[in-house]
Amino acid sequence: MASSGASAACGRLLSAAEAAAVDEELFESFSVDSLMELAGLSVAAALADAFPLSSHPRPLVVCGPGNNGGDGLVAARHLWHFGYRPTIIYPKRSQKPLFVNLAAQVGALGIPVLDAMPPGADEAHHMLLDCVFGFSFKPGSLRAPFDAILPAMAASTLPLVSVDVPSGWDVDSGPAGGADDLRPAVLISLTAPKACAAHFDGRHYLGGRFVPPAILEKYGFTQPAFSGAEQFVRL
Ligand SMILES: NC(=O)C1=CN([C@@H]2O[C@H](COP(=O)(O)OP(=O)(O)OC[C@H]3O[C@@H](n4cnc5c(N)ncnc54)[C@H](O)[C@@H]3O)[C@@H](O)[C@H]2O)[C@H](O)CC1
Ligand SMILES: [K+]
Repeated sequence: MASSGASAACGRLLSAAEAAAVDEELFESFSVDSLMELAGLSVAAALADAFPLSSHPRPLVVCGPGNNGGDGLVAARHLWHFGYRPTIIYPKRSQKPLFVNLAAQVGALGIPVLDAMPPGADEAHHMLLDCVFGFSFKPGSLRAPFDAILPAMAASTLPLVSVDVPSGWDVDSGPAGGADDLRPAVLISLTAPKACAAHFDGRHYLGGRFVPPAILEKYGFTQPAFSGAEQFVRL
């Protein structure tokens, strides 16, 4: 099903404000650590479905300064345990204990953590995992170093997998329409697809299998049935 079907599969798409409200409500009874762990696990599992280990063992995971970046650190750790050999770019490291711990965990696995896109990145890797910005991205001028990193990602020939929101897209209205817009081949929406997913027509997954029915009901969206113990579902 193309992403035009995402709203049908999930009831509707969420605005940036609604996504933040759902998140806030989840955090009343879940810790950010536990939701990020499940979100990151679902990202790793969906990426492994889209790009099998046998053909795509080396992901380049680009992490931003917020929780979308945290999802990337968690996903990279799970991918390593699945057998992938990721490299992480994490230029703006949060000093919050959760993020310091996540960085230590990937470091302990020997996963390289870099500050910038390495030269020859396209030849040395099999796909880009975009965990730069999620639903809290504020459109307008990009602040350094992401003003250089996002155009480099847009120029990359590697297949692009975006987590929750293609970075740099307006969460509500989609891509700006310029040459630097990211054009992901795969989108892994978390909890519910955001409104900008209406502009995406690639391979779409939903992860984030942790939303209590009362929250689905309150915000008027659904999650399609997950199969067995799967952490993601194709939209
Ligand atoms: N509900 C769930 O399923 C879960 C979602 N998770 C992930 O969390 C992100 C949202 O995280 P948040 O920390 O609120 O924000 P972001 O990561 O989107 O980014 C905020 C970060 O970006 C900076 N920023 C904003 N605009 C700009 C700009 N124009 N230029 C430069 N920098 C900018 C801002 O200052 C912040 O530092 C959600 O999408 C999911 O991926 C959680 O993991 C929990 C479960
Ligand atoms: K993203």
